[in-house]
Amino acid sequence: HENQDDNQCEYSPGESYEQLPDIACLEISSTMDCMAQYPYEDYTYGEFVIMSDFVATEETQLSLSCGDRVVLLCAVTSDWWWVEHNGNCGYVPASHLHRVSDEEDTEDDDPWQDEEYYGSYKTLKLHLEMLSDQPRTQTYRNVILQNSAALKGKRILDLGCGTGIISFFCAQMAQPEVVYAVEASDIAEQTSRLVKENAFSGIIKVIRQKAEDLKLPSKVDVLVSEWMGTCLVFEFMLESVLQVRDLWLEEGGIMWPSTASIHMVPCSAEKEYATKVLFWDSPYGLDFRMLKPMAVQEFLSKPSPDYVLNTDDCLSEPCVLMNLNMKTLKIEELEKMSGPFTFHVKRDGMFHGFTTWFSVEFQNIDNKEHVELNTGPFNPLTHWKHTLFMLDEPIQTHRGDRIEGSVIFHRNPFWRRHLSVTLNWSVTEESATTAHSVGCKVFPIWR
Ligand SMILES: N=C(N)NC/C=C/[C@H]1O[C@@H](n2cnc3c(N)ncnc32)[C@H](O)[C@@H]1O
Repeated sequence: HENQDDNQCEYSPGESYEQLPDIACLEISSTMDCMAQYPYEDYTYGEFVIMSDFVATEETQLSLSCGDRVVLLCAVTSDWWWVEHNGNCGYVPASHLHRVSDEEDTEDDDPWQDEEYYGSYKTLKLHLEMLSDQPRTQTYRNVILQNSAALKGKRILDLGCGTGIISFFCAQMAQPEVVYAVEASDIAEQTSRLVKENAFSGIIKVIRQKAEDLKLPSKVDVLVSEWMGTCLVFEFMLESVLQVRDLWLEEGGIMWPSTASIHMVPCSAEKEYATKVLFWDSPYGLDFRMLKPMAVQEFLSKPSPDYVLNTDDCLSEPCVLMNLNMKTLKIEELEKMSGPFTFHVKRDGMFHGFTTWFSVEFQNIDNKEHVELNTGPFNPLTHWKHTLFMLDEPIQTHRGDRIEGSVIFHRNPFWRRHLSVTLNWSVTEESATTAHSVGCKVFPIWR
């Protein structure tokens, strides 16, 4: 959806709307001849759910809200489908529709994908990755250590405790009154055994439950959690943390992390672009250039979440796109978050894209020095690595150029753990007044 001439992205379906037949006269009962007339090859007709609001612009279209369920009557074209909702029929964009599978309540129409999500945390794989991440785990350990005196007699809630490592740090290095170790996945069974094995049953209470459904005997003084994902917010476990904050954290209670920031820098990514796109120029001396647009579509439409940015590839100093305060942030603010940026290119180089990472800070209870975990390229590498957003076409930039624009995080209105990242950018030479290249690209993470 990259438009060189302006920096607005617009979606234009393949077939234009005016070619569509007006089948409003069609009674629902005579759908059969519709299917005969417009047999859409591989779609069995059935119930669909709307994944994002659609506002009709023609009288034969149907305005629908996210979450509405409709019956597909006729897949007239691959872009526009004729559906029925509460007795009304009309066209909606096929891209807004998601099939509801036959057996009720399977995970593929659960917006939170809980079955798949909590299923991924019941084995040790992800817990091993997180525990093996020294910078991550050591930071939480240092926070507990540096605040151990202030934690004496406190009530602590460890949200999404996994194997319980943070709860163990609290019980081992401080004397809290109680630590509630909340974990919804099956790993909680092992966590309970670990607590007994390490003789902390008097302090750590493992609660196998989704934090949203938590019932505690009282509010807590400290809410600690390790909830950060790709681009900080992916998985949106943060929503659970904020819900529990609003329900169970004392006024004046401590949030760890206390603040979170998203950072970004424009960068070169020669090797990445060469191996995925330029490769098709002449593999084994053959001309495969016609495949390059497919390669761009297949390899560059989504960001690379496991990229390791070399600081030499930074084209400018990084910037902070967004700062989130965990005490004041509201859940509804997660729907759309944006940040402007202006980068001053410090050396000639190819501008292939942007790399992002996050940092979190942990306030000191006695207002001494806070502790920071920064997952960026100037700090020790963590399991989150960095996230690379590649432009379809790299841009030659020179020292003194300005790269300006904005990043917008749109939370997916249907798949609640997912988001899309819209990048708008322009490149202006030092002496020029108008930009010599302007672009816009939308990246799904991951749906
Ligand atoms: N992505 C990073 N960094 N950490 C993910 C960490 C996720 C861990 O927290 C648990 N978890 C996530 N959300 C909840 C919740 N609402 N209630 C209870 N447990 C939860 C998961 O089952 C994993 O064990």
